[in-house]
Amino acid sequence: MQLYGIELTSRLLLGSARYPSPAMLADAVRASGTEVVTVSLRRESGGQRSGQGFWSLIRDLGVRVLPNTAGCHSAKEAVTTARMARDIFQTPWIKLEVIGDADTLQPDAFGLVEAAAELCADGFQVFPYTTDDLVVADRLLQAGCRVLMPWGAPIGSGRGLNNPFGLRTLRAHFPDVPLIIDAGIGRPSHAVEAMELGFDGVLLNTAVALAGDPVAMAAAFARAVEAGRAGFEAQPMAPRDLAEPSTPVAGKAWLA
Ligand SMILES: CC(=O)[C@@H](O)[C@H](O)COP(=O)(O)O
Repeated sequence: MQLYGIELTSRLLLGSARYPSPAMLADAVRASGTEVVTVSLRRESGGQRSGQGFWSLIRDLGVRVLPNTAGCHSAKEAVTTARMARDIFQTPWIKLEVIGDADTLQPDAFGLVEAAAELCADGFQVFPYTTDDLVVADRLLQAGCRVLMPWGAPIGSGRGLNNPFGLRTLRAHFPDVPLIIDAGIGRPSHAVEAMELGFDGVLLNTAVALAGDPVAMAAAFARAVEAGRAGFEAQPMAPRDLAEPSTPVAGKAWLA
């Protein structure tokens, strides 16, 4: 898939938070085959020593960094954080999060569109973390976003796809826009479902970081994303309400 002109082989994007150890994070990233890892600026700048060590670890993995504005609750805060991220990580990419509700971490659609418009005008390549709302998606595209990241479910919930109908509708409305499911994925089967719906990729963090065996889970997600995509491309049959025999029933068996 192509994101802002960058060709990626893997359709799995991985978060870098909540792993039991930095070594486990590194092993999970390798096992996932991902080429894009999202990094929170707050974490990176949280403490000089941990920040430096963390940054070298990510750099040594040879992946593309997608800085994010996690923890921002207003457009202003997100824009400021994005500009700091661009200076630190030297990339125009930004995963834009503007949180509107503390319980669900639901994006603030108004603040998101406002921040996206300002950042796109400033030359950023914005990956907005949004809901499955069609109108908000359209506004984000008008603001200059060329990739959308609708949620599957609230961040860290592991619930999977809360609203498959809304996501299917979004996919149908924007067939040519790269759409990445971001957040709420809990199991490999959720990733398969997202990919079978025709989404271009999946971004997840908690499901791998909090798994009993994060490295094995990262590998499982890699296979799930590939299987889901292969299933989508192979054009699944339409479901039916009634049974249809899969073996021919014309004529009767001849019994002596
Ligand atoms: C790391 C990151 O960016 C998360 O905020 C992202 O949205 C993934 O969410 P999950 O942890 O639910 O996979």
